[in-house]
Formats: sequence, structure tokens, C-alpha cells
Amino acid sequence: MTKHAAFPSQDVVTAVAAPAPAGPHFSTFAPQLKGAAALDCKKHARLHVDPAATGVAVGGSWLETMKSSSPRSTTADGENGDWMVRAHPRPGLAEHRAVLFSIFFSARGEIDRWIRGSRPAGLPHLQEKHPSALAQFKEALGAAKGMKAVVFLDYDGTLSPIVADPDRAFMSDEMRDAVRRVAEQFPTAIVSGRSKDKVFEFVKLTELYYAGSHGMDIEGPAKQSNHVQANAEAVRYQAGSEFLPVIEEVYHTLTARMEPIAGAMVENNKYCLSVHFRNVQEEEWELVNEEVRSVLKEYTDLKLTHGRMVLEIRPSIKWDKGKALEFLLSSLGYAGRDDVFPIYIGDDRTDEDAFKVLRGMGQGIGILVSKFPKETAASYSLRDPAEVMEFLDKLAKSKQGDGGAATMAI
Ligand SMILES: O=P(O)(O)OC[C@H]1O[C@H](O[C@H]2O[C@H](CO)[C@@H](O)[C@H](O)[C@H]2O)[C@H](O)[C@@H](O)[C@@H]1O
Repeated sequence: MTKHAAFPSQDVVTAVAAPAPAGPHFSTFAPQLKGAAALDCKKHARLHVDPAATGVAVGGSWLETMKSSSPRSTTADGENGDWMVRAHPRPGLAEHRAVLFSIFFSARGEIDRWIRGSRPAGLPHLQEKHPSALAQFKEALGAAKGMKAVVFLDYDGTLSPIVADPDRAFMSDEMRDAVRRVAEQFPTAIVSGRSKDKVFEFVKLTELYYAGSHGMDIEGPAKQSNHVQANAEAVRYQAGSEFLPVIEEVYHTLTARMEPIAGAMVENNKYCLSVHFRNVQEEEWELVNEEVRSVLKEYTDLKLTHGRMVLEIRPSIKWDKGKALEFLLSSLGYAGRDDVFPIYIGDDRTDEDAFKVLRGMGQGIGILVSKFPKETAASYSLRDPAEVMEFLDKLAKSKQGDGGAATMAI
């Protein structure tokens, strides 16, 4: 195996190069190639790589995966524009291959459905439409009428635009007001890869639940609200606290290893770490990967996933944003009830765990924030944080009755 093969070489292919049409966003999705490439067993034994979270592996190289994971830069005003265009100014072999895969499999899906009148086996949700949750607001929330809504919001790329400096990913006051208005109507949680305290510093709303470190550190709400009784204790849960010392240790080691690489940065998210390479020269991405892997070789109970221009290191425990969603629903007394309608909005691969939980429940909706087609378990889409804000504004106006019933009136 070459030194590029740090990630499973091609577990999933994503249509990275097909631009989203205006209006309803996603029409067809690229396929999941089950078993197309097995993990290198030796390496897998040493370092857990979560295929579900690694996502875009076009063409088999982790480097290509990294290249297609997110925009590198932002526009002057800090808002991420059409990052599809910036991420792929000149399509290379991998991008062409992705387009061909996309065309081939979408054609295959159409033919298959035409012949059999059904969705191709093994390709769940990939051929479905993922319309705009704004354009189809009534359809999206029609099933929620009379049900109790609960709102889950990712932070980076959902409430705040993607920016070059992770410490400056501020949300606007308008967005904060929109979230506040939603939280007045429905129980609302922020579910983020950031540490709970860090994401709270950005959001600053005490009436919310916070699930930081990819859901491993949950707390809230600090302030009484329509949905929390005066005498109710705040929810608190930590998954994987036994890993805190090891995470701290790896943080220091990685910080030292990244020091000579211009632009590399390690963010301590308490229960997990983020190694950012957005500001690293592309020629040095491989070095970032090698350094991270060489450190993690010593830590068999940590796993490596990746997000938008970031490598993420977390404990190998079965806890993720989906588990956090289930935990919070249960804390609200909503577990197993069929009159509950969770709404989860997120832009990242880690949000897919929550989208999958909603699919499994058969209740609520997952909304992917993205300007271009991606393989996703979400059912609807929004293009960017500006659209998220518009959606939240509409959502806040859709409550029926009062007294904490928080049912929808679509
Ligand atoms: O779950 P999230 O709230 O979406 O957090 C995921 C990661 O978000 C942050 O990184 C991303 O946003 C940065 C600021 O826009 C950007 O510079 C970076 O390239 C993105 O990956 C955060 O810094 C990470 O720790 C989170 O894991």
C-alpha cells in the first residue's frame, strides 16, 4: 500500500463536481460502492478509520478526498460563496471521474427504476430528490402538523459561514435572533464538533441545549424556558470522559508536530481534536496526514475521521451526533413517541449520523446545508447559512397554541 492510503480507498463516491441547479437543489446522487475497496487490514487494526464519516473518496486517494472536502478560502466578507467553483477551479482527473460515476449511476438508477419500478437494491436514498426545505416548506413540515417539534442545529457551516480562522467563525446577530425565536417555540439544541464551551461562546443563548464534541458532552438548558419547568434539572451527559487525559496528551503531541507546518492548527475540542489544514499549502497536506497518522499509531482506541478541511480525532466509542439526538429526545421525555417531529439541520459528514437516526425513526426531517449534491441521508436541503436563517424564521412562526405544547401549525 502506498503512503497515500490512509483512508479507506473508495468506500463512498460522491458527486463532487455536479453543480446544484437553482430551485429544488438535488436531483440525483452518486452511488455508494459497497465493497468496492476493502480497508487495509493491518492499518485498520492500528488506527480506526470511520468509513461512514470519511465520505468523499473520489479516485481512491485520501489527498483527493481532502481536496474535495471543502472550500479552501472564503470571500472577503467572510461568507462562503459558490465554493464548488473555488474548490475545483480546473477539474482534474478525479473530478472528471466523479462526474462520470455520477452520470453512470444516476442513469443506471433511472433505468433500474424504469425496468423494475423500484429503487436499485443497495442504493438507499441516493436517487431520491432532496428539495429545498424553503421552497417546499409546507411539504417538508406538512407531516409535523399537531406534532411536537424539536430542533437540532449544527454550528459551523450551518449557523455560521465557513471561514479560514476557526476562532473567528462568528454567527451574526440576525442568526442569533432567529435561533432565539425558534427556541421560544420549540426545544432547541446545538449539536457541534466544537467543545461545548466554545460553541456556547459563539451562540451565547442560555435557553438552548448544547451537545459539544460531536455530541459527547451534553448540557442545558441553563435558563428556564417555555419547554423547561422551573424545577427541572438541567440535562448533563458525558460520553467517553475516560478519554480526556489521552485526548489532552495527543493534543500536545500533535500541536508540537504541526508547529513546523505553516498554517496547520490543532483545535482542542475537549473530547476530540481537530487538525485544520485549510490554511496549509496543498503540497504539505500529505505531511499533515503522515504526522497525524504516525502519532495515532500509538493510540489504538482513538479514531480518525475528516470533515471540511479538517482531520478529526475522537475516541473509538459508539457515540456520535445521532446518539446525542436520541439522548436529548429521551431527556425531553419524547423517546418512542410518535407525536414528536425532530428537525435536524447540518452541513457536515458527522451530521449524517443524526440524519440516519431520523430515517430509522421514520419521523422528522434531516436538512443538509450544501450548495452541491452530496451523498446524504437527509431528505431536504438548504444552500447556505443565509437560507438556514430564512428557514428558521419561517419555522418560528409555525407554532400552534401556547403553554409549551410546541406543536406545529403548518
Ligand atoms: O459540527 P460543527 O459545528 O459543524 O463543527 C465541525 C468543525 O467545525 C469547525 O471547523 C470548520 O469550520 C471552520 C470555521 O469556519 C473552518 O475554518 C474549518 O475549515 C472547518 O472544518 C471547527 O473548527 C472544528 O473543530 C469542528 O470539528
